[in-house]
Amino acid sequence: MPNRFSADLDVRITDSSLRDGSHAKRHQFTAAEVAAVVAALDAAGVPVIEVTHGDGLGGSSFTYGLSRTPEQELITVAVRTATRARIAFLMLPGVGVIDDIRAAADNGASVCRIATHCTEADIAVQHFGLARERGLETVGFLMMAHSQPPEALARQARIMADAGCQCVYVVDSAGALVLDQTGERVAALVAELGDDAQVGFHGHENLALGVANSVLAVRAGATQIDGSTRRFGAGAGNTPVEAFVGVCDRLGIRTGVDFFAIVDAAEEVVRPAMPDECRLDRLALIMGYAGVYSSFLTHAYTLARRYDVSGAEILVRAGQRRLVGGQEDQLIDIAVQLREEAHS
Ligand SMILES: CC[C@H](O)CC(=O)C(=O)O
Ligand SMILES: [Mn+2]
Repeated sequence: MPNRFSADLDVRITDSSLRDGSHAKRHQFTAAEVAAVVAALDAAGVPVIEVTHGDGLGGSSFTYGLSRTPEQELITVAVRTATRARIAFLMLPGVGVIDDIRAAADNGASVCRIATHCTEADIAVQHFGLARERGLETVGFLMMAHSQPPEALARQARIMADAGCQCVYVVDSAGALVLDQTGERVAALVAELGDDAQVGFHGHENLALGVANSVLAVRAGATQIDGSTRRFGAGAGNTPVEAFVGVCDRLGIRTGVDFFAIVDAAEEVVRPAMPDECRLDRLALIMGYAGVYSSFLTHAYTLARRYDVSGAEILVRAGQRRLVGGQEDQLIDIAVQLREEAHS
C-alpha cells in the first residue's frame, strides 16, 4: 500500500467520539467522562482524539445546543489525560471565532480542524494561516461532500491546501456516499494535492457503509480516517473505530491501534458515556438516503415532539431544501410549516 507520509502507519485514525458524539449526547459531556474516554482511547493507541462541542468551537448556543461543560475545560482535561494521543479540535468559521483557536492552542490542543461546507473553502483561509503560525497541525473538512462531484471538491481542496491545510478530508456528513462515490472523491483530491497535502475521509453510518467507504478511501489514497468508537456520533453514528481497526488488521493496513483494547474501550468506557446506542433507525436511514446533514437528527426529534409533526418529514424537506450545516434554524421553519399544513 502506498504511503507517502509515515513509516509506521498506513492510516492515521482520529477518534471523534468526544466531538461528533457530542451531537448524540446533546452536548452534555462531563469532564470525568472526557477523562475516562481519552484515557481508554489513548491506552488503545488511538493517535488523535477530537474534543469540542459537536458544532465545533463556539457551538454552545441556543441554536445548536448549550454545552454542559465549557469546551475549553474539556480540551484541557483531554490534554492532561492523554499520554501519547494528540488532542484535536474542530471549528466552523462563523460558529467559532479566531480567538477560540488561540484558546484551544493555549490549552494544549495540537491539531486544528477547520470545517466548511464543501463549496465554501475560502472562508477558512485565515484560520489555516493562524493555526500554522501557532505551530498547530492543520486539517480541513469539506462537509456534505456527496453534494458535489469529485472535480469540484478537488478545486475546494486546493484552496485549503494553498492556505496551509496539511490534510483535506472528504466529509460524508450525511452518510450518503456509496462505495465508489467515496473512492472517486478521495482519488480526485489525491490527484489534485499530490505531495502538497494528505487526504482524509470522515464517514457516517446512515447507509451502514462507514467501514466499507473508509476502506475504499484508503485504497484511493486517503492516509487519515475518522471514526468514533462505538459509532458515537451524529445520525446513525460515525464509522466504528473498533470495526475499522479489525478490518484493517485483516487487510494488513497498519493503524497502530490495538484491536482488543479498543473493543474493550468501546464496551466498558465509551458505551457508558453514551445516552443510547447510535441506531440505524428510520430517521437516520432517511438522512443517508435523502442526503441530510447528520447533526440535524437530534433537532428533528426535538422539533417533531414540540410541534407534533413527523420527524421523517422534517428531514425529507431539509433534503429538498438542500440545507447545509449551520442552517438548523430552518428546521424550525419546516416544522412550523408542517404543523400549519396539518391544521389547514
Ligand atoms: C457541525 C459540524 C459537523 O458535525 C462536522 C461533521 O462531523 C460532519 O459534517 O460530518
Ligand atoms: Mn460527522
